Formats: sequence, structure tokens, C-alpha cells
Amino acid sequence: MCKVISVVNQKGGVGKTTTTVNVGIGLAREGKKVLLIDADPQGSLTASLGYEEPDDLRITLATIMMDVINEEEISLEDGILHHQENVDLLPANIELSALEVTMGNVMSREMIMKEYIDAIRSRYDYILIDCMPSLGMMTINALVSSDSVLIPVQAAYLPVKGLQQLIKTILTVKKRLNRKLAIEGILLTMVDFRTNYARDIASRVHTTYGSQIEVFENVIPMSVKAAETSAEGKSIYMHCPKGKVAEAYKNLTQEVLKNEK
Ligand SMILES: Nc1ncnc2c1ncn2[C@@H]1O[C@H](COP(=O)(O)OP(=O)(O)OP(=O)(O)O)[C@@H](O)[C@H]1O
Ligand SMILES: [Mg+2]
Repeated sequence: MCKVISVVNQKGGVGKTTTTVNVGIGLAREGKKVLLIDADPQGSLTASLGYEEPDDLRITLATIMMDVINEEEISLEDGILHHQENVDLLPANIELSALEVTMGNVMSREMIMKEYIDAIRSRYDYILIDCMPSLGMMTINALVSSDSVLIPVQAAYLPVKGLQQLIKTILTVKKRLNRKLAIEGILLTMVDFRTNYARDIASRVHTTYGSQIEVFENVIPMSVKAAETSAEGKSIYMHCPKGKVAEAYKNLTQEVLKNEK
């Protein structure tokens, strides 16, 4: 059985892409068959897996979704790239933003990505979708396609308001479009444990959301090593295998594995 997880937060720069890469490759290292989908026109996931010029790619998520809209036959191999660390990638580039505009007039526009994912999901154990920093139609499509949502939150401050908006959107999608949608958990990223401030925030997340929503036990420490990986085109496990970020993502991967399918 395949589990589809969207990595979502409408706030930018909170670690969505870094988490998608390192949980995705973490799951692959545990023997799981993994597909990563870039659902951000910035193409950061695509670039951080080593495809430095996403705009040069011919087939991307946008092409596939356009084919779904036009009811064209899709070959499931189309557009899938194979990364050296044993994950597959469906890339994205700037064309995705044009598609988001086009989708405005399409019938059942929230269900386009789901149609594709439902067709391909039997080939994988996990599909992770790296969402863009907005709650627009592309992110709604990802939520509709998913079994659960992983929410990275930057621990530098607690954006309570932003999180409430996000949780409201998730609950609306759950009510109207995707009954089975669950919240995988809130993940604290870029945590600096040298400051008490970070500890405060960690405990505030637990008190504000802990009972209602799972907060992952593992948090991701702030480290320049994490920032370097995106430029290297590989995971933290290859870039700095003995570091604390690799250890944190490894433990987080175990938590994800433990969560029921
Ligand atoms: N644990 C960490 N410690 C230090 N820097 C990090 C860490 N995780 C990610 N970064 C860096 O912070 C920046 C933002 O991370 P990332 O791209 O993963 O966020 P994002 O939420 O996907 O951003 P966007 O909203 O633009 O898609 C990147 O430069 C990344 O390399
Ligand atoms: Mg990103």
C-alpha cells in the first residue's frame, strides 16, 4: 500500500524542500520505493536533487497535469527522473505557475493531480509532494491527492496565525474533498538548541497543538550542513552522514515509518 504525504506550509523558507529530500531519501534507505513530486514552480526540489536547470526539462508535473486536463493518454514513465540515491522524481519548473492560472476554468480543478497520483501510486510505497509556499490551487490539488500532511515549521518564531490558516484549509479539504486526509505531524525545523528561545517554542507548539495535532518528537537542528546539501544535489546522508542533521532526519524517517499507513 502506498502512502502519499504532502509537505505543506504556505510560509516560505521553513524547510519543506529540505525535508522532502531527506525524508524521501531516508525512506528509500529503509528499502522503500519512493517518488518525490515537485509541486512548486520554483523547482527547488528538482534543483536540489541535481537538476540545476529545471526550466530546460521537457516533461514536468505541469505537462502531466495538462495531459490530464486534456484527457490525453499518459504513460506512467513520462517525466520520471531517477536520482542516484534511489528515489524517483517528477520535476517541476516555471510552467507550473502558468498551469495554476489555466486551472481556474477547468472542471473539477481540485482533482487533476489526484487523477495522476491514483494511476501511479501502486508503483510506490511512499509518494512525497513538495508544495509551494501558498495555499493556492496547486497546493489544494496536492492535499486532495494525499493521505496525510507533514507541516514543517521554522522554530525561529511560532507563526500561530499562519498555522491556524493552514490547519483550517486542511480541515476544509478534508471535509469537502478528501475525507481520509490526516495530519502526519508538525515538524520543528532549524532549531537552535543553544537558545532557550528555541526550547520555549518547541514547548509552545506542544501546548498549542499537541493534543489536537501530532508534533514529531524529533526536531531538525539548525546547521549550515543542511543548507549546503541543496547546492550539492544530494541528501544530508551523503553530504554529512555523521552530523546531527543526518541523525535527526534519520530518526524522523523512523517516526514516519511508525505512523500507520
Ligand atoms: N536545518 C537547517 N539548518 C539550516 N538551514 C536550513 C535547514 N533546513 C533548510 N535550510 C535552508 O533554509 C532555506 C530554506 O529551506 P527550504 O528550501 O527547504 O524551505 P522551503 O520551505 O522549501 O522554502 P520555499 O517556501 O521557498 O519552498 C534553504 O536555503 C535551505 O538550504
Ligand atoms: Mg521549497
